[in-house]
Amino acid sequence: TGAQLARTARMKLVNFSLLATDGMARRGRIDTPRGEINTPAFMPVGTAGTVKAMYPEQVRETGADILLGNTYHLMLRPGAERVASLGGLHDFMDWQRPILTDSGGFQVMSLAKLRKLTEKGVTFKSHIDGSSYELTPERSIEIQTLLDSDIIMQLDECISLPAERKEMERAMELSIRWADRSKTAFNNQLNRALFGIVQGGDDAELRARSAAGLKSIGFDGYAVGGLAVGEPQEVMFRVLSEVTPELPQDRPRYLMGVGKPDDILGGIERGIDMFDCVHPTRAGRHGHAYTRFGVINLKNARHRDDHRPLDEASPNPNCRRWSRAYLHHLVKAEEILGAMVLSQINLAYYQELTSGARAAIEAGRMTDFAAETRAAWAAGDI
Ligand SMILES: CNc1nc2cc3nc[nH]c(=O)c3cc2[nH]1
Repeated sequence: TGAQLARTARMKLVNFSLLATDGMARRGRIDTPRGEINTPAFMPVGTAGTVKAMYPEQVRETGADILLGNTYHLMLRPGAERVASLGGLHDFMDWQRPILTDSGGFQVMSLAKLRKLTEKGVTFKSHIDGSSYELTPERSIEIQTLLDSDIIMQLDECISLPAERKEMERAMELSIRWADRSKTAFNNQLNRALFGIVQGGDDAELRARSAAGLKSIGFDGYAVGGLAVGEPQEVMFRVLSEVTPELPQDRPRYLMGVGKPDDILGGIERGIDMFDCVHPTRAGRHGHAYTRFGVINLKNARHRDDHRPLDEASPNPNCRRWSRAYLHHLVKAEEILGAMVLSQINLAYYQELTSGARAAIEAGRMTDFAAETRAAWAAGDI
């Protein structure tokens, strides 16, 4: 089997191939034991072992190669050991393609109660039932391995922006020490990948030190963390332009928590390969539909008598099947079907955007693709 071959040949079963570039934009592919991931890739978020309001096969039908699971939520409920005893996260939720799990640190800082961060790790109380937990680099690697995740993340400390330079430096240096402990705990597993996470706030020198520190430890991929934490888009783009050139060309780059369609297009133009964000599914549950022409707020009464479909030229049948009036009705009535349909429509649009970018990079026409995409968003008429 592949695993036997890997053991004898000590061959890593997760590999990134850079297939084409166009400026800083990259078209690649990550091969994993559970299938390939075409990049640039958007990863739907399946926080607690489900992409909300979607069957797993529907998520696949939107074009997703990989989805994201949250360690924080799954360790609290149902518990990592319980998921492992039930065969791992893929069998638990019946998604047999790649899964990336985050390390839990970001959610601890944003969701948990009574958090205490030390050199060792972070202790906290569950936001669900108040029970106590400790998350260390070692325990996070153990949890993500118990979940049988295909791509796992180091434990890091992400601070929000703006921040004092001293604070950005402290968190960045702690994250490098935790990166080293994560790598040791990972113990060179061949059947999954371990990504490091670059920190350093909006300071170019700190970002460069973080990238250099992670490169010297050596990872299967490099995430850019510490962004999409309240900074303006131009700050995020400046940091990306400064830090992606510092990262290895032959490894995937993953921008965590990003974003809206224009954030993703700008991230691809600045050398990012992977994205994840709750936005398309969360916005769908709140009545916002993403289309080629931008976002439509279907709560708005102006749609009440509009018999037009959302987008009659869309490749997605759900954009052609119902009137805007009907979608408006579902949203106003808070019908479950509204959340289902808009989640599917938004995820499908995010996949149209990333698959369009992949084709454009292959054809050397990324500049045109970006211009055409932005022009359609600006044209508006929605
Ligand atoms: C929604 N924005 C956002 N989600 C994030 C998740 C993260 N996880 C680990 N480390 C991060 O720096 C990090 C940053 C993030 N920004």
